[in-house]
Amino acid sequence: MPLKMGVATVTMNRPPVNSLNTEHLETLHRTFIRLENEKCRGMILTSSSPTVFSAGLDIREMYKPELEKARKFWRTLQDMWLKLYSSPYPTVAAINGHAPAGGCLLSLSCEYRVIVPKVRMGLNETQLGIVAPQWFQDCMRNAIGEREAEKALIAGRMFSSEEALKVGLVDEIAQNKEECIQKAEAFLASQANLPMLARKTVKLGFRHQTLSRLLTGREADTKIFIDYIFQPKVQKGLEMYLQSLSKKAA
Ligand SMILES: CCCCCCCCCC/C=C/CC(=O)SCCNC(=O)CCNC(=O)[C@H](O)C(C)(C)COP(=O)(O)OP(=O)(O)OC[C@H]1O[C@@H](n2cnc3c(N)ncnc32)[C@H](O)[C@@H]1OP(=O)(O)O
Repeated sequence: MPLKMGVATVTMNRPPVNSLNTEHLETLHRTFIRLENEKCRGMILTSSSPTVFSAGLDIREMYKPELEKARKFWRTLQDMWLKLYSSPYPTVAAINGHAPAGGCLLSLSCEYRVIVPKVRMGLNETQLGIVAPQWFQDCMRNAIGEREAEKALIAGRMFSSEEALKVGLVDEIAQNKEECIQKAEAFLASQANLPMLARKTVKLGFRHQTLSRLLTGREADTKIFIDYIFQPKVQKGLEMYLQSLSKKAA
C-alpha cells in the first residue's frame, strides 16, 4: 500500500478474481483502519488483475458453510464496509476490470468511480437467485437514484462501462488502468485543498442514514443472511452457480 503525498493506492491481490473471503475482507478492513489512523489524504482502490476488479463475495464462503464461520464472514463484511463507507478521507475506485455484486459494492462505497472500457459492473444477485442485502441496495440507490436502482436491482443488471457512465454508476471512463489511476489521482487532487473536517462532516451527513441502518440492525442483518443462505433451495442454487463457473474454466 504505497502512500504518495499522503495518498494510498490499495491494490487487491487475491488471484484469480479477488473474490472476498473472510481473510481478504479482514485485510481490507485492517487496511482502512490503518489509513484512518495514519491520517491518509486519499485512497485509490484497485486490483492487480488485468481483467477483474473483484468478483464479489467468495461464493465458497456461503456454500455449505459451518454456521459460526458463516457468521464471522458476514460480520467481517459488515466491518469492512462500515469502515470504507464512513472513511474520513476521500476515496476513489479505479475499476480496472469486472465488478459484479460485492465487487460493485466496494466501488459504490467509494466517493468517485473511474472505469476502463469493456467491463461489466452491477448488483447481479437476483440473477443468481440470491438477494442483495438492504445496505447493498442503499449504496446503489445513493449512486443512481431510486428509479434506476429499483430497475437495476430487480433485474440483477450488469452494466457495460458505457451504460454505467450513462446512468451515473461511474463518474468517468478511462482508456486503460494507467489512465484510470491518473483520473483517480486528479479527483483526489481536486479535493486536497478543501478543509478536511468540513469535507468529512458533509460526507458523513450524506451517508449517515445508510450507515445507521446497518449499525442499528447488525445482528438482525446477520440473522437474515444466515437464515437465507441456509435454505436448501439457496444452497442448491449456489452449488449450480459454482459448477457453472468451474465448467466455464474447464
Ligand atoms: C429479504 C431477504 C434478504 C436476503 C439477504 C440474503 C443475503 C445473501 C447475500 C448474498 C450477497 C452476495 C453478494 C456477492 O458478491 S455474491 C458473488 C457474486 N459474484 C458473481 O456472480 C461473479 C462470478 N464470477 C464471474 O462472473 C467471473 O468469474 C468474472 C468475475 C467475470 C471473471 O471471469 P473470468 O473468466 O476471468 O474468471 P472465471 O469465471 O473463469 O473464474 C476463475 C475462477 O474463480 C472462481 N470464481 C469466480 N467468481 C467467484 C466468486 N464470486 N466466488 C468464488 N469463486 C469464484 C471460478 O469458479 C473459477 O474457479 P476455478 O478456476 O477453480 O474453476
